[in-house]
Amino acid sequence: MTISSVLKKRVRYAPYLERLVQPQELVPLFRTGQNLGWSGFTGVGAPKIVPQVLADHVATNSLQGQLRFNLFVGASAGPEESRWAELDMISRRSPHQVGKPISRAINDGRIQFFDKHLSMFPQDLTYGFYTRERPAGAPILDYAIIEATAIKEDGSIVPGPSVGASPEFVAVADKVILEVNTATPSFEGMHDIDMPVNPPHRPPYPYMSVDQRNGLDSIPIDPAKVVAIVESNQRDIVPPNTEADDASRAIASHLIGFLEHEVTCGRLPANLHPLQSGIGNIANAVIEGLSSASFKNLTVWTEVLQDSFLDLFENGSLDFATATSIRLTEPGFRRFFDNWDEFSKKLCLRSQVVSNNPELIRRLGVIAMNTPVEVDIYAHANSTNVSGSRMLNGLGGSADFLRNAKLSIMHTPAARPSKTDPTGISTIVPMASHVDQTEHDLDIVVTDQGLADLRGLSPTERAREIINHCAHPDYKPILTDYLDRAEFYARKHKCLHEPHILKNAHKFHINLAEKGTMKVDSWD
Ligand SMILES: CC(=O)SCCNC(=O)CCNC(=O)[C@H](O)C(C)(C)COP(=O)(O)OP(=O)(O)OC[C@H]1O[C@@H](n2cnc3c(N)ncnc32)[C@H](O)[C@@H]1OP(=O)(O)O
Repeated sequence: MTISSVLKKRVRYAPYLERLVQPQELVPLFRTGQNLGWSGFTGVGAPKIVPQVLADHVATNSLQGQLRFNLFVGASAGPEESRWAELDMISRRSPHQVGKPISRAINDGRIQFFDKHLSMFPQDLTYGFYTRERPAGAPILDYAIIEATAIKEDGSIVPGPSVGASPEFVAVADKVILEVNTATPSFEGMHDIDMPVNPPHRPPYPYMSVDQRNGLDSIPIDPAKVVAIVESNQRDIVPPNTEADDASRAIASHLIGFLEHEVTCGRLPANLHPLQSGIGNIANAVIEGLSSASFKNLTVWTEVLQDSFLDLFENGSLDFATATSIRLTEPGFRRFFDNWDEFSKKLCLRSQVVSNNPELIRRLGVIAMNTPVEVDIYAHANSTNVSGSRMLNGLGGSADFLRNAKLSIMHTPAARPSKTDPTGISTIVPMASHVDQTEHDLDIVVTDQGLADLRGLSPTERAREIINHCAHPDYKPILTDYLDRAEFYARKHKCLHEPHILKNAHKFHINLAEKGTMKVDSWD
């Protein structure tokens, strides 16, 4: 087989080149029921060629439902996993996914999905927690399919724009298939990778600042595990970000005002603390807002970097950023590669067990900002399940950060658009229909209406603060009415700490399901 000159240059461990195959040759290796680990995190750095060839094989031979895998990815993969979901090729999936076809398959009951903190998922996999039905000594993963952008002289793997759970997958896979991506530049030098060490001998991660490096610049592997390499000529495809709208700009403005106030009061330094920001248009707008605020020498300790961070790099307000994935749109990646020398000095990609590590998040005093589905009046938040049942993407790293950050912030519009109610669906509800972040975790809730500072407040004080500052004006009287009634009831029953009337607590959700609006007109 002819080997392209660029591939020869990228693969510096010659024996792998002898294992170069056409991806179609790999199809017979795959059998239904196998456990697979894919590289990738938030849609970048995932394998593309081998998954596509397998999907084509299933589609061409009408094997839908007959070749199904337990699929593990650090977070979400690219469009290939949606195609696998459409072709009924996934029987079990964890810990985070994005895409309508895959969430539809989960909610139709075709995929058994389990949702786990991203900091914990890779280690629990290595403990054998997810393969308990296998005989002792059997491999945890049958295959890891890992995208690389270069291979070093010792056969170790240089990942691309994400590290995710690849170190753990490589460590516990029986066999590894490498996709060497020659369409994207090599990311060599950008990673700082910690390999898994399980208790009781796990040493502490030593990081005391966002730019500290103590790991490896590639993923070590026993070359004997590598059964094949294929060349990949496909770049990551990240859909364009939604433009910031008035609501997200208002949220950003409330939040920036709050951070400035904290600096004035001496509870934050002038350059804040390392920032974590989730994904989505609100997160993007907040970061965009920061780029026009007066903060300088900012740092970032997060899991995903989006396009908006490039502005912060460019205008000089961001000194250093670390994450496990850099998820850029096509123009974002172009901008990034065009300024490689400048940006790459200010960036480091780590394993997800490190980027999302609770101990480090707490040690560094991270400021965490994520978007929920809904928040209740006592500050329990739902990040995952619409009306308590319909899975969206999964918890991701939201709770890794929100439980451990110095400042735990949830930002959301006060109401989300709905076809059946002109105001939309209230994101502030009496009782969350599913809880991912608890009242013990959140410090700040901010919507386009305003900001609720919950630090040191009792539940009933929190409820007034959230309703008064965050609820949409159309929902404020209804929420206040609920709280007044709950307090009246609780006073009588001597349970005034966190008053609820259980028969009414989910009335917003029930009303939405039955009448298409959360505007409850009667509590009876
Ligand atoms: C990899 C990482 O972990 S990144 C770090 C942070 N990670 C996380 O926070 C993970 C969990 N969070 C998330 O997945 C997102 O932030 C979300 C989905 C909660 C919110 O993101 P947004 O962009 O604001 O979501 P959006 O407004 O598009 O809502 C998503 C869907 O839920 C529906 N929805 C959201 N809230 C509600 C609600 N309260 N009631 C009914 N439907 C709702 C929306 O209508 C939309 O439906 P659709 O899929 O049919 O279009």
